[in-house]
Amino acid sequence: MGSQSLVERQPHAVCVPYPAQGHITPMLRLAKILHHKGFHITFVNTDFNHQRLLRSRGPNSLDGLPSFRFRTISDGLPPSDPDATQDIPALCDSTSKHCLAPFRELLTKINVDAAESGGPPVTVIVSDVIMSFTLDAAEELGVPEFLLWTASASSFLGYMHYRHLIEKRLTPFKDDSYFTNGYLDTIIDWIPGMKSPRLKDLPTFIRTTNPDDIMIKFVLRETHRATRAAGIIVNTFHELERDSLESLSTILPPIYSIGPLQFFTNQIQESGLKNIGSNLWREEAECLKWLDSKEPNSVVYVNFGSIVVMTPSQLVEFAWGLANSNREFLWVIRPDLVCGDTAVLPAEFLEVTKNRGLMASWCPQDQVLQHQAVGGFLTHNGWNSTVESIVGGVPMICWPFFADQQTNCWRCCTEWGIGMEIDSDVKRNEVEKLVRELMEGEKGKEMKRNALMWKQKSEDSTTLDGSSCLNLQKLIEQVLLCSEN
Ligand SMILES: O=c1ccn([C@@H]2O[C@H](COP(=O)(O)OP(=O)(O)O[C@H]3O[C@H](CO)[C@@H](O)[C@H](O)[C@H]3O)[C@@H](O)[C@H]2O)c(=O)[nH]1
Repeated sequence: MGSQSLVERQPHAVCVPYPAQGHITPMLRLAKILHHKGFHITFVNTDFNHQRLLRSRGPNSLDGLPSFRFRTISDGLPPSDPDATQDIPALCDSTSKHCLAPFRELLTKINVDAAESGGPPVTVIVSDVIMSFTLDAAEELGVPEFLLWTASASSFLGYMHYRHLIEKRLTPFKDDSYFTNGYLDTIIDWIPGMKSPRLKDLPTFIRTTNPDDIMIKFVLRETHRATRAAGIIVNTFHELERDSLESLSTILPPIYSIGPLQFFTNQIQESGLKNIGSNLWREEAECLKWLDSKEPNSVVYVNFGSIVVMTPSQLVEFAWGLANSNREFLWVIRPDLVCGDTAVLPAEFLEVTKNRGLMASWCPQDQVLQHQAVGGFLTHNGWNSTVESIVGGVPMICWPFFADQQTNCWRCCTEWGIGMEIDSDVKRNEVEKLVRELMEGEKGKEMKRNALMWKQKSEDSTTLDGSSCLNLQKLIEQVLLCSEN
């Protein structure tokens, strides 16, 4: 990927991620790619996350480069635990109600500063799909807006059909019995681009009895507004989600599948850019050294991303399942992973596993999943984790928690052949059985072969004539074309 200035007047992209880890990371990757292609970048975090990034990465870590700057806006929420994930429904509600005004002010300030200093004014906004208030500001300013969808194309399709699920009275549920009476097994065979998922395989916010549910309303609003964008960028690749992407392209503005984004970002060698990171917790790089001492494909890696919370008893079931599997494991336990308490693991578990288990609170996951010692991944199927696992060629045990994770799990298990689902009511015997199957069983071997096949396809998509590389080229041309009008 050659760095070059593409137009005489430098294009200036203002990038606005949704303020959660799984959204900031892919937006930062996209921003780096755009910068490498010649764009001036302003990256907009919330004040809350800006402070967290400074704490986890050091006080100078967000100084950026002259042409890659960080700015902040308020998320509109009252103060909360400065080191824990914010409440997602509250954040969705607040960003959609309170972020437009400060964002407008910020854009004005950026353009005034640019006029005074001779820098480039804003030419395009690149925002998360679920920060759709930015569309109003882009339209007022007269610049195009592109939206980044950070989850799978399949889950986007599921969300786009919430409207039809409501019209068909499949949601909201009539009463609480619908959560357990088999209703969630209802087959949905009318969504083009999805091979007959069950209701339980669709993004989970439909699981409510409340017709005024914040998340349902939020999804309806954001998916409807997405149709106003100049284009939609998705962190997936055509070969992986062809059917869903084709279906989405009939109901949305032009779609650009340019994933896995990290392939492009990893090729960028400029040290100034490489040093800009997005982790909200401090990475424990020692994990990689520990993995260096292990045999290829010998370690089970366990990580549930940045939002999942579990009960103390679920934590204990996972712990004993891992211990009883007799396998070596790297287990990342976020400080806020266990609800209502700090994680307490039984002393006996720690004793039994002290020579074969490493625990950390956050790790450089992208690198962990590419490490040859990692043979399997116990995951919640957040989309970044799923894609990073595909890029690493690592098969998965899937414990989806909420949102799009159930849809990603369904695809991993039923279509791509790289996952086995574990019951949400997790029990130690099942963890043990599935870990053994993953690491030494016939099914595990077949999944590993499939994972390597998808790894290869993901790499192919980013080579010069690969689908994602071509789409990226098209996107850059279209962004620049729009920006010049
Ligand atoms: O110890 C860790 C744990 C995580 N990560 C990174 O953090 C990101 C986590 O993202 P993801 O796997 O997608 O999980 P969540 O944080 O749960 O992401 C949210 O955002 C995703 C993208 O929209 C959705 O798919 C998820 O359902 C939603 O929960 C990934 O890039 C990981 O590499 C680390 O670097 N180190």
